[in-house]
Amino acid sequence: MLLCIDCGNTNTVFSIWDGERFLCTLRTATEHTRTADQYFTWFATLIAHHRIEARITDVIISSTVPRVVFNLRVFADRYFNTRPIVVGKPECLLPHPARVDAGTNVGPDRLVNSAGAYDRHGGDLIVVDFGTATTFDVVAHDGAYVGGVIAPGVNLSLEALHMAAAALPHVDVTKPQAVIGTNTVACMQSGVFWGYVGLVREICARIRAEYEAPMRIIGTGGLAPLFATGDVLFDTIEDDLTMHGLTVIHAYNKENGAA
Ligand SMILES: Nc1ncnc2c1ncn2[C@@H]1O[C@H](COP(=O)(O)OP(=O)(O)OP(=O)(O)O)[C@@H](O)[C@H]1O
Ligand SMILES: CC(C)(CO)[C@@H](O)C(=O)NCCC(=O)O
Ligand SMILES: [K+]
Repeated sequence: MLLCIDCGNTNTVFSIWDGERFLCTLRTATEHTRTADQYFTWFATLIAHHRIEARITDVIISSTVPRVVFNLRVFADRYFNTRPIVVGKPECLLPHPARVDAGTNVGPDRLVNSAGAYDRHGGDLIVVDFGTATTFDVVAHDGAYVGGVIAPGVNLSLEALHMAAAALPHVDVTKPQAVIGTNTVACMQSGVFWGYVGLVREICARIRAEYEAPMRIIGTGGLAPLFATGDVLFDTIEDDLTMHGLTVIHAYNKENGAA
């Protein structure tokens, strides 16, 4: 079984792939001080709770936070006796290498999303991922990541308002009843929700205008379904796109002898 680890700036997600389906998905806050032993204690407890018989033979990691990779490597080695594949490292092959400016280190999550989306949908795609940042990944006809857009994340924007303005509370994102807010929280929710609807529409429209072929838009990340209700037009929403991309990259490395 393959353990897929997607480490973002806010959350780290573990998912077990048995070759046909994901047996479970576990989420924890990203914390670079967490040790291999701490990961295992947490992992083993939840696996037992869900009554899953996990026989992990392989591990693949995508991490947007370089500092956590060391302890995750130790975790894979110590508890599963395996050397993990780490996306973005030279020894990890990509089915379709990125075409970007020399010296650019594309976020591994974006490479993984691109691989996962291409595997399911073919090329000419925009992948919109609502994580810590809201990212737009352009996947070319041949499956290569060829660029995109990075915007501040939804929760980050709300947090920034709260941090910078003494009278603004911490609020969670939700779809407001109306555009005109009649209290502080409603005003903030409206600004962020409709602001993001506009941001996503505008950026996708401009990418489409700049690109040479018709494109489909795939939404992913925890907040994609919420924005789909604000008439942002995704062709599809897939909450497991990053995890799927990890299985695709793992299989490619196995087939090509790199793992
Ligand atoms: N099913 C859900 N419904 C509503 N909100 C959700 C759901 N799943 C996740 N979220 C919230 O959506 C936000 C985005 O989640 P997501 O996992 O896509 O990114 P993240 O973990 O915040 O960012 P990163 O991957 O960069 O660490 C998070 O704040 C999370 O709490
Ligand atoms: C943009 C984030 C933070 C989104 O998770 C991540 O993909 C990242 O750190 N990227 C590095 C820069 C880039 O992708 O061009
Ligand atoms: K993510």
